[in-house]
Amino acid sequence: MKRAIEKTGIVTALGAMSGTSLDGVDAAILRTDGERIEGFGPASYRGYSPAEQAILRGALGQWAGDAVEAATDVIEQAHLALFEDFSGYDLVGFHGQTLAHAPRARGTLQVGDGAWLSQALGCPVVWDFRRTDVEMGGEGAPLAPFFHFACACHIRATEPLAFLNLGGVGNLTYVDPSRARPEEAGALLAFDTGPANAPLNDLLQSRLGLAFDEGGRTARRGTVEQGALELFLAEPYFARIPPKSLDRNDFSEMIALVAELNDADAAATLTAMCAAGVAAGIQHCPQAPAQVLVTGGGRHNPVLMQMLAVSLDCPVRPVEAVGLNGDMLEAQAFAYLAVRVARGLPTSCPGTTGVKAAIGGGTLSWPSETDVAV
Ligand SMILES: Nc1ncnc2c1ncn2[C@@H]1O[C@H](COP(=O)(O)OP(=O)(O)OP(=O)(O)O)[C@@H](O)[C@H]1O
Ligand SMILES: CC(=O)N[C@H]1[C@@H]2OC[C@@H](O2)[C@@H](O)[C@@H]1O[C@H](C)C(=O)O
Repeated sequence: MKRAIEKTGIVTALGAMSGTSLDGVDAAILRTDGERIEGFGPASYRGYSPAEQAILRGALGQWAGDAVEAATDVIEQAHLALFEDFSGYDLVGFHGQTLAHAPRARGTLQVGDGAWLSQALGCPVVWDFRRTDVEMGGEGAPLAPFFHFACACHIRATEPLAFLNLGGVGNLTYVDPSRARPEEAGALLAFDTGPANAPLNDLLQSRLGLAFDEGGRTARRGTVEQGALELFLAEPYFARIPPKSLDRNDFSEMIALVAELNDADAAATLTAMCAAGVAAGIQHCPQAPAQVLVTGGGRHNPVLMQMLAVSLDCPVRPVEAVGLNGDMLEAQAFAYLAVRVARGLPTSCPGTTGVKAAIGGGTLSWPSETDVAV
């Protein structure tokens, strides 16, 4: 088994991601040699119970201590339970849960012990994907861009395009598919665009007891408060040259900008902030993308999609338009990255995280053996 994973040929990898929305864990099978996508396999999701979610929320922004330990336990058990839905995989890519992310100061923390998971599953696990990149001077995020490059090749894209992920935080990858490899200069430019659903979710939760603005129903009834939007766009983050990344709560004070507004206007304004962050970010791309392919939960929000369509100068479509699965792209990305780590291929480069040179980050843990830091 070890030989097959570390050498050549196709690996059946199971990837899992617990994102900044804190709604649950996605897991998906991908068959790949770490470069080409050979095929997609089954996928599954396990939502967090309100009690689990409260534990995760309680640990956000913390680096150590009881709250972090409790969150770690929730993450490990949730993944183990979800992985019971799968069989026949050779390798696991385990992102875990980001609790804190401050790449220029204290580092980045994804909880969930991959060495423990490897023992529990009896299968090799790649985990702790972001730490080395941060240690080498990178942002440690976003990491999906190398997979986005493979997706662009898979769909036979010929012109530069962008993948836009709208989870709790938004992130965008500009891909030039004419380049031979993702780490080649000019192949990728990636960055977090700004807050996406996280502030909207937090607002709806605190005011209406709703987990999110389903179908954009609340925002649809509201009017965007232009003054608040302008204050938001005046944040220095938007002018900063990418690569750049955010912690989930970096823009949490934005909620204060809509505090005086009624529910519908506040929701409309937070939705518009997400779209405006993307429009500001896309100006940093080396050339205008021919299309923006949207992945993540935000693509289910028609109000947000309409705002994006109005503010961007190219077609904006969910990734399903090109045959990809927008609910599982991140899980598939960590399956893909796991195979790259096992094979010694890079997972980030100057264009994606700002790291000085292309590197592979992650730890490969084998059951009953010593960990191998890669
Ligand atoms: N039908 C819907 N209508 C409106 N919004 C939706 C809908 N479905 C999902 N969302 C939004 O998408 C969010 C989930 O997105 P996703 O699963 O991509 O997040 P994530 O993986 O946790 O985040 P990240 O990419 O930041 O790690 C929900 O919390 C909600 O805000
Ligand atoms: C530090 C961290 O976990 N960042 C996440 C978060 O969620 C979206 C955005 O912020 C992105 O930078 C990243 O996740 C995706 C999967 C990535 O690394 O590509």
